[in-house]
Amino acid sequence: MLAYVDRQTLYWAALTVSVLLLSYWLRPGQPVPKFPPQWSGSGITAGNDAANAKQSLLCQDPGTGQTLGLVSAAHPDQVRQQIELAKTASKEWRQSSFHQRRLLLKILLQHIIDNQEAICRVSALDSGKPMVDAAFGEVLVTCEKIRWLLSEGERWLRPESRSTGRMMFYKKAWVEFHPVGVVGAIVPFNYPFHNIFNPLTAALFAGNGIVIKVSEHASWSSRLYERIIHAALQAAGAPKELVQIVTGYGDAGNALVTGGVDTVIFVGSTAVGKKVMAAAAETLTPVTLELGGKDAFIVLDDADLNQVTQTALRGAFQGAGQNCMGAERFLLQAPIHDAFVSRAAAVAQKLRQGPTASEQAGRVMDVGATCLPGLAEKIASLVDDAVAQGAKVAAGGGRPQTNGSGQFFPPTILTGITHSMRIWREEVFGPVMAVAAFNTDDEAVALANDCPFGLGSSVFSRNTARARNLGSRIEAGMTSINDFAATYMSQSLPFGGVKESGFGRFGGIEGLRALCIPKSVTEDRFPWLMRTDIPPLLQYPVKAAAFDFVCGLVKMFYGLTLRDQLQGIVKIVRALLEREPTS
Ligand SMILES: NC(=O)c1ccc[n+]([C@@H]2O[C@H](COP(=O)([O-])OP(=O)(O)OC[C@H]3O[C@@H](n4cnc5c(N)ncnc54)[C@H](O)[C@@H]3O)[C@@H](O)[C@H]2O)c1
Repeated sequence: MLAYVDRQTLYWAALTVSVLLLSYWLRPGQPVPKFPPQWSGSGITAGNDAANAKQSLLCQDPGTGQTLGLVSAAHPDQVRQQIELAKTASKEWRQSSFHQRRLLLKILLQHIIDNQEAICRVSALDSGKPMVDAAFGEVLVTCEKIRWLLSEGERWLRPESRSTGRMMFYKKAWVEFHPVGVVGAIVPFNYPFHNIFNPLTAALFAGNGIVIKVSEHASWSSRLYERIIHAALQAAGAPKELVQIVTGYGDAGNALVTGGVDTVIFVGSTAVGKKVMAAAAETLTPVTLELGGKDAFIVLDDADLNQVTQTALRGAFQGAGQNCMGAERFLLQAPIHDAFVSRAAAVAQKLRQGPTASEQAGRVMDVGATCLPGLAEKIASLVDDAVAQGAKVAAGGGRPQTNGSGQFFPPTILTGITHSMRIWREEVFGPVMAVAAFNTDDEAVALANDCPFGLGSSVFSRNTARARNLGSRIEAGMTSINDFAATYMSQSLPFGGVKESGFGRFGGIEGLRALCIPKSVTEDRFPWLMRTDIPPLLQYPVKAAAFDFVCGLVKMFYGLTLRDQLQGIVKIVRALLEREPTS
């Protein structure tokens, strides 16, 4: 009977909680202003604005080689003008309330949700990725970032109370987070939508303006995204000039670094990151560098292979492997190595790869094109080098393939990867799963850390404590236990790397605050009772006993024993009683 009652109680408790949760989720939200889709005609078009430009960029679909349009390539002078426009607008925006900033983000979020398909289609055309990869890597993560900013952003930007020093016990102390002014973001080609909206949403929420230099290899879509942003700014009553998108080459990126922005976020290769840092040194502009990666994906012998295999395949092949946080080194414990490889290879051989330009193909394709010209050949040379040194091809391999004029490298699995191969050290940024075997946990850690990069990492084991212990020894900015890149879906977490993967953090509380000037403030806690006055002994001209008085203060406040502290008090009293020698 008791058991029956308990079950009943549990049932009703669960039902009540479910109804409460459901009503919370379904509560009517405040309607936000909407604006119409920012493209015209039956086909979705994005950029074609180079008619009057001195220099232009030819935009092509990497899956077919088809021309998408021409966009202007900004001259450095133009970039400097754009920075000035953003600067002027940011002076107004820094005064905005959190309410207005939230409204802007809600308008953007609503538009993104309503127009997911168009956003993904344009990204698929510009970067050659399948629609599902765009939905994951472009839209889903952006929505999560906006949701986090809406729910927690204000909390982390409000003044934060801090402890006062021992001697300052009668004071209050806090940190205020003021906008830096204008953020300069330089971003790569791999996720044309998210790479714009990621720095943009945080920068605007922190009260800044932003100038974003997009990649010359994914510029076409930026024109559509720019129209969306400007329409949202207008709908939220914010100045349109607050956000400036720059299309152009490296010289435009350099002009952004040196042109007077207040901080730079650079997302791209390690080689260009070094140039950005050198250029920023000239003007002492702070930089955050989010650079390359070569993440270790460690699978221990007690891991659940049913779970791991599909996760590993997505880690290697999502976005045709063109992910900063891309699993590039798969370390398998010897007893499960062969079973994992045969399962992964069986799936990899069935993957469909091709152009994603047509609506139908975009939805069914598993792996798309490589976006960067020449990237497929570079991947082939890394694979060739590995095979020449003894690696075995378990799936894919072969030559870069062209479909029309598209650029593809087949999803590939290599086993027997060793330290001497180029593929062990160099970032592939392509659809290659490079597998190595290990015996002990210590060996796995040594292999994972034998790498110039340190961005993300994953450890899989049914024994969570074992996985956590191993994960904590990996030299990387992020570790997902029993998952891949899950840290990125928790937007409260900082994003960034160590070693050649860069420094500084973008994203999360740390990244949001990095877009601010943390200003320290103190004031008297009880101004009606106690204010700082310079004691008479220390007033200019100082008295002979001043030094003993300060020594006494040091002993009294910081002495580690009661004896020391009492001695400090005695010293203070003596100093106060000491008579000034008459001259
Ligand atoms: N850590 C991360 O968050 C992250 C995210 C995505 C990609 N990446 C990395 O990006 C790389 C691939 O992207 P890519 O090939 O577009 O990178 P890239 O370094 O070639 O280019 C990135 C951006 O820098 C600009 N640029 C080029 N020369 C410049 C200069 N001298 N001064 C200023 N800007 C300049 C480019 O025009 C582009 O917009 C990979 O290494 C990948 O790991 C890192």
